[in-house]
Amino acid sequence: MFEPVLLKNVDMPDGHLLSTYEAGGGYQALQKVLREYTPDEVVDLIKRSNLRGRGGAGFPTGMKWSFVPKRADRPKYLCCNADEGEPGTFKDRIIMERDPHQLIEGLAVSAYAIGAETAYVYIRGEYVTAIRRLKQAIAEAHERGFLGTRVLGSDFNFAVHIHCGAGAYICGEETAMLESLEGKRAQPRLKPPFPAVEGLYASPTVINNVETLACVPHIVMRGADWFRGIGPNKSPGPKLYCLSGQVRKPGLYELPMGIPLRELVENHGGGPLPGRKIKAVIPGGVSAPVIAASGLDVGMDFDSLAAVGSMLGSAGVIVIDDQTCMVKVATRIIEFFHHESCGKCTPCREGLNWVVKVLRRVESGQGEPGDLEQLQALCKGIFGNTFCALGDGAAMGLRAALKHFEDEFVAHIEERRCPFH
Ligand SMILES: NC(=O)c1ccc[n+]([C@@H]2O[C@H](COP(=O)([O-])OP(=O)(O)OC[C@H]3O[C@@H](n4cnc5c(N)ncnc54)[C@H](O)[C@@H]3O)[C@@H](O)[C@H]2O)c1
Ligand SMILES: Cc1cc2nc3c(=O)[nH]c(=O)nc-3n(C[C@H](O)[C@H](O)[C@H](O)COP(=O)(O)O)c2cc1C
Ligand code: SF4
Repeated sequence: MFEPVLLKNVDMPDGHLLSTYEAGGGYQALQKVLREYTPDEVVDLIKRSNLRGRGGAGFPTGMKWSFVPKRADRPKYLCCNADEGEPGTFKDRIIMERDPHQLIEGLAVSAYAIGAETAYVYIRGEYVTAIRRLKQAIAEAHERGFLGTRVLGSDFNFAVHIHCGAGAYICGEETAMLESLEGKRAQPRLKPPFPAVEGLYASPTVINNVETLACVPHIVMRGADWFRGIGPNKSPGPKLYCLSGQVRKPGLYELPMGIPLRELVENHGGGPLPGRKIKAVIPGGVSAPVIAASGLDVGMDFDSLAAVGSMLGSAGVIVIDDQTCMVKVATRIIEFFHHESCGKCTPCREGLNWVVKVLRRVESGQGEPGDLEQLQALCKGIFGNTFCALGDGAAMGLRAALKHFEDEFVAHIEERRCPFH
């Protein structure tokens, strides 16, 4: 039986209070690093743990931190990506609502490691309860000396500011987020330079996801070997999986990284609804290519999912059953990306506009011979040609739907109607 670490406090009625967090050993990691570790030693510890970013791309966290220049001529910043815009994803919200001090301690330890005195939490505006609880937790932590000048009597000064987003998916893309924090329209910046070298106000800035930062205090307290020992060595640790869709027990599950997708959906999630069969699963939020039911014996980690042409992404696991039309699913997803496209680059802005038109035609039974070839050609024009990963995610997802469920697209065109109606 796997013992939850990240979710250990979330079912407690007062899990969000400092008293609960401290009673469970909270803020000991911060005390430990301030007492026993140099900043470089914390970076080294995180490197040795093989922690990889939980925002979706799985970039090694310790390596990202080590790219922050040592020069002292500019301030360094830490940004927490709490935008959580990916449909099917709700893990960061639960941490912030139910155990906000876990994130604040993660922020403090991470800021100490990279030499930052200021952190911004960029949180989506719809997360009203999470925003309220985080603000309350910051005030409590300040009062107890975990935040502020000379944290716990050390030379480390640290402040956390909350910045609420206004509902645009692109604000979760890290460089668009920096633009938004600077008060500009959120459109992605060219990378490189990566934010770790040149980020907020052109200063070195580490951007990490909420869950990534929440892992940090546990690694400090339990060690890099403990973390590396959970799941695959190259992609280890406890992992939050957001299970939704047509499954008996949807919810947030903390399990080892690398758990087979079938075990997650059938054992933990209770399998399909009565009388139904699972047809497909999207394993990592709608940016991740869909997997057909025959492919469920894959490990839920960055490398295993990449090897089968999908991705772990935000670990938003969406279950789709045999009564659902895949053309409808693909159309709704592409409509979302089209709506959220920031418009900066032509292949995404114009390409997705055309894809939506063709998909809506096919879905409504007005499709024409040649439409599937046109969709493939549009995906080719988008994939690899866009400024940020939004366009790639849309094209990859549609390609996977066309590959695994071509028969459903063909049936819509040939029968001139949706066979599911
Ligand atoms: N969690 C959500 O709600 C959500 C929403 C949409 C998309 N996503 C995920 O976002 C992912 C794509 O994110 P991305 O475009 O930021 O990916 P990316 O690969 O460009 O970057 C990932 C991280 O690694 C850093 N990085 C990469 N190479 C680096 C280098 N050479 N030096 C320094 N830092 C480096 C980046 O700065 C970034 O912080 C997708 O996989 C998708 O799953 C998540
Ligand atoms: C369109 C788009 C939206 C994104 N939205 C989020 C988001 O809401 N939350 C998040 O953590 N990462 C999001 N990302 C990924 C971030 O750009 C970045 O990789 C991440 O915050 C880095 O943190 P990590 O290394 O801890 O994963 C998004 C990426 C893209 C391309
Ligand atoms: S790919 Fe889309 S969202 Fe990303 S920069 Fe281009 S237009 Fe904007």
